[in-house]
Amino acid sequence: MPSKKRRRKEERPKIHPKNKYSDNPPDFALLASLYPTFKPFVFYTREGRPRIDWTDFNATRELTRVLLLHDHNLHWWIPHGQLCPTVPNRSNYIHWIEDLLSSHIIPRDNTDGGNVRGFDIGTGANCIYPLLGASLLGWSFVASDMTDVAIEWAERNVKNNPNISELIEIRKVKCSQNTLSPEGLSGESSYSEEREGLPSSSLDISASEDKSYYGPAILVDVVRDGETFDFCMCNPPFFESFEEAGLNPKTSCGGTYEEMVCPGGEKAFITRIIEDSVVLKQSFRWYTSMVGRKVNLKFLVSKLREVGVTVVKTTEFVQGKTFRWGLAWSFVPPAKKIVTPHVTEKNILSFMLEGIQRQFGAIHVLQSVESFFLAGGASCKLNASSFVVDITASADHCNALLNNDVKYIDEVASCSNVQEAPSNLCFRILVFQQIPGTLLVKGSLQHRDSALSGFHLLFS
Ligand SMILES: C[S@@+](CC[C@H](N)C(=O)[O-])C[C@H]1O[C@@H](n2cnc3c(N)ncnc32)[C@H](O)[C@@H]1O
Repeated sequence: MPSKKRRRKEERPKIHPKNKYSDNPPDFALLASLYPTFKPFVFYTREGRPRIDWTDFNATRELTRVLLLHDHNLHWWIPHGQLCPTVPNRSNYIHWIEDLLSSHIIPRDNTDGGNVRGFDIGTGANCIYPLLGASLLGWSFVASDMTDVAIEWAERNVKNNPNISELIEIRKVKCSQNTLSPEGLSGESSYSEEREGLPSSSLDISASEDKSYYGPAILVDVVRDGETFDFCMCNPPFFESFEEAGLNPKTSCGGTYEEMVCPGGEKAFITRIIEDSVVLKQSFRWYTSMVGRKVNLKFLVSKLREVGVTVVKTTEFVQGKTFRWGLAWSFVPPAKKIVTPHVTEKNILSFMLEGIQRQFGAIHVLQSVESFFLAGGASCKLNASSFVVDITASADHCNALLNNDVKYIDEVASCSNVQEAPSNLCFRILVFQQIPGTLLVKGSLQHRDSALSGFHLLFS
């Protein structure tokens, strides 16, 4: 029998079900036969399996190029050393956003006829997210970056795909005199080969002492007055130093200093996005970012609670042996909606409540349940320590509640030891807080001879 740990690992979703590669991983042999430029990078194991050398930048870049061409009809290139994206992994993030936008957690905005507009923070030379989002789903994008090389190549990659070029605007983030580039200069720095071999700069040292972000603007001062977006996304510079960035010698996906490193690392970068979101509030329906470390995810989720967002969502992306997390939040008031109701002829029923504002926890819902039933004349016993309320309701009480004909009946409210008539309906409601904003409400009939249909009607 597999161990618990192994089972948990096996259960982890590796790839989003909508991802083009979820059932059909890239076929290197087929691609090599179709694309002569890819062929030299493919070799075969003793068992005859086609492989590429993941430590060879040219091989990974050519794989990305042919996958984008073959599967997405996209023409794409990046100069040597720039961060080379893996297409299946990047597609997962796009599909997660697609899920967020189509979920009912926050109300949909139909003002733009269903057109979806996103903002890609730090699009890189590869411009991968706008290219995928536009070609797969017809989304439009503003894609920002701060380096000249990223802007130049992102623009080229957009221009070389005229069928979607109208959908993507590349926007350069201005670097003021007092925002620091990794060189401590004005931020106009572009990648220099020399820097790659350097030990961490003095800025890295100061960054590890002071974890706050002090780079160029991210959203505030980049988003224009009156602009609105359905979402923003970001694959942030994850690391605080170049050494930290180069920890995985088994792959060569490139990545320049500016792409991989920022003062304070991802924690500081995403904290700034959160701070910007507090200013921009509902200019975005969803704010999202990738997070590279679970410890940072926890910190960022608690930061989000502090600033009073209405919804927080997280997900896990498994990329080979690497784990990344997706973090999403919103300031849009949630649509309170009951999902996954299980209304069957059972004496235990449950449903989930999603999108509850963070200040309302299980106890508040429990108190509302109590008030609701008290108002209908039923008797209630609330146990705050076990998050349970026991309810006894007569047929009249049930009718009053179902017909919305409720009034507060003080004598019943104050009486917790009502003698139960045989026809009374006795049931227990439990409320569990699973993650902030999501509650599981469970109702169970306490006596089998109680009226099952009344219970179903009241509970559902
Ligand atoms: C890890 S790379 C991600 C590139 C691409 N989105 C991807 O997923 O492959 C991070 C990018 O953020 C850019 N960047 C850093 N600070 C930025 C800022 N304040 N505004 C916009 N882009 C920034 C870097 O230049 C770099 O291109």
